[in-house]
Amino acid sequence: MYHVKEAFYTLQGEGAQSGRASVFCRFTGCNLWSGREADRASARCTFCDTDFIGTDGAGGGRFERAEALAEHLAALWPEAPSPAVPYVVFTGGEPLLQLDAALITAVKARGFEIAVETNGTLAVPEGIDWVCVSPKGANALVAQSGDELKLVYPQRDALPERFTALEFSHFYLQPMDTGCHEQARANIEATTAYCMAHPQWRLSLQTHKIAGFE
Ligand SMILES: C[S@@+](CC[C@H](N)C(=O)[O-])C[C@H]1O[C@@H](n2cnc3c(N)ncnc32)[C@H](O)[C@@H]1O
Ligand SMILES: Nc1nc2[nH]cc(C(=O)O)c2c(=O)[nH]1
Ligand code: SF4
Ligand SMILES: [Mg+2]
Repeated sequence: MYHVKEAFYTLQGEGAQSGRASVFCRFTGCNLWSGREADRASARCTFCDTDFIGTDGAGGGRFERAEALAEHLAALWPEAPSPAVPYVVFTGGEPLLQLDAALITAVKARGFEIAVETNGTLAVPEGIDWVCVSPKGANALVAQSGDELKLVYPQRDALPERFTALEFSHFYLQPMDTGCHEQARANIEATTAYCMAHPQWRLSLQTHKIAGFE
C-alpha cells in the first residue's frame, strides 16, 4: 500500500533540474519528523517547509498496487504530443520509506524518467535516474553518492565541508526558508556569500516560491 499526500504537475523548482516539467508525487510520512508542529523542536529535522501528513491533498490517496499509482501519475503528464521524456519526482515526506522496485518498474513502463528527493538516511533503490540527497543535521548519511547534493543552509550540525568529498555531480546550497521574511533574506545572503567563497557550491533558490507557480 502506498500513501500519497498529493500528486500534481508542476515545474521542478530546485537544483540542477530546476525549470523542468515534472509530475510530483509527495508521499505521506517521514522518518525524521512526525509532521506535527508540537514535535518540531525535538525532531531530527526541524526546519521542514512541507505538510506531509495524511492523504488529503490534491491528487493524494491510498493506492493498493504500484500499477494503480503509476497510472494515476501518468494521467498527470500532459497528453499533447511532445518529444520531452515524462519526468516524475518522488518526494515527501521521505519517499524512500515507500518507493520500491514495483513502483519504479511500473512508472518506467509508462516511459517516465525517475527522480527522487531524499534526506539521505535510507538506502537508494536501483533504477532511479536522478538522485537528489539533502542531508539533515547530524543524522548519519547512508546515501553517499548521487546526482546532486542539495544542502539546506545554514545548518549548525551539517556544515558544507562535511560533504565536499562525496561522489555527487552537483553541489547546491539552498537557503533555509523559515517563514520569517527577514530571516529568509539573511539566509539567502549567507548562502550567496558561502557560494562565492567556495565555488564548488552553487546557489539553489526555491523558484516555485519566488515565481508563485505553486
Ligand atoms: C520537503 S523535503 C522532502 C524530501 C526529503 N525528505 C528531503 O528532506 O530531502 C524536499 C526538499 O525541500 C528541502 N527543504 C525542506 N525544508 C526546507 C526549508 N525550510 N528551506 C529550504 N529547503 C527546504 C529539503 O531539504 C529537500 O531538499
Ligand atoms: N516546484 C517544486 N519543486 C520542488 N523541488 C523539490 C520539492 C520538494 O518539496 O521535494 C519541490 C516542491 O515542493 N515544488
Ligand atoms: S527530512 Fe525532508 S520531509 Fe522529513 S522533515 Fe526534513 S525536510 Fe521534511
Ligand atoms: Mg517543497
